Amino acid sequence: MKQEIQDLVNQGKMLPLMEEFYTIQGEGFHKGTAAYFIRIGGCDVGCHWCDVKESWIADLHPPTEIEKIVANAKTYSDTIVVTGGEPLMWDMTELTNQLKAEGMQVHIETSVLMSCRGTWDWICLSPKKMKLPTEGVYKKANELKTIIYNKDDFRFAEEQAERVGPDCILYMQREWSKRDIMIPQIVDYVMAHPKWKVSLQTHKYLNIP
Ligand SMILES: C[S@@+](CC[C@H](N)C(=O)[O-])C[C@H]1O[C@@H](n2cnc3c(N)ncnc32)[C@H](O)[C@@H]1O
Ligand SMILES: Nc1nc2[nH]cc(C(=O)O)c2c(=O)[nH]1
Ligand code: SF4
Ligand SMILES: [Mg+2]
Repeated sequence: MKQEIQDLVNQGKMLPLMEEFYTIQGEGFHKGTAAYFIRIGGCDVGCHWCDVKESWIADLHPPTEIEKIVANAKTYSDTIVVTGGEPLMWDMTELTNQLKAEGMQVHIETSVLMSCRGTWDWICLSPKKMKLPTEGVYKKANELKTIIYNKDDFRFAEEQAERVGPDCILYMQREWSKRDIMIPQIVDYVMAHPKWKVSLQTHKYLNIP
């Protein structure tokens, strides 16, 4: 990549755009709501069951001007979900400022939350054991979406739930490939611990992106 383009990406004036699509939010609190998804490339967390491994290498996705992303998004929806990859690998200030200036509701799907560069109306935090969010950021999450792949993930979910704020909504989402084994366990767990809710990736059952 040319140095001047790399500089613009580092400043968040361009972002490696993997794909954009208008669909129904399938997960968590806003499931069932039409939203325009902006998927930014690049992730170094390395979940072995990741849905979108094609997103991991940022260089495979074209650096794209923020103005172009925003102009396109606003023709589809006033609810935007920024996802990835791990969107907070990048400075999201410019993207979220421009989306907010257009009056849009801006949501994020993130595993790290980091210093949270950007302005968000809704933050979905999905922490991963391999790369935990830093302690200070948990309180910013509006929802905590834990992924349940095996029994130890119930313990991890409870540990993560102790770090978020009192109003944060708690979800358990079965890892897709383990759905037949883990859904019955999650159902039993949530009935025994009703502070949790179930999240199911409904888009996969609806056969939509
Ligand atoms: C692809 S990730 C992108 C955003 C960010 N990297 C993250 O992990 O939160 C979007 C959401 O999908 C979840 N996810 C990814 N692969 C999954 C799978 N195989 N089964 C269930 N949920 C999955 C993640 O935990 C996250 O909540
Ligand atoms: N419909 C739909 N809902 C989603 N919620 C979170 C997604 C993601 O990949 O971040 C996702 C996705 O890929 N599609
Ligand atoms: S953090 Fe998110 S994008 Fe990165 S590997 Fe894990 S699920 Fe995939
Ligand atoms: Mg997805």
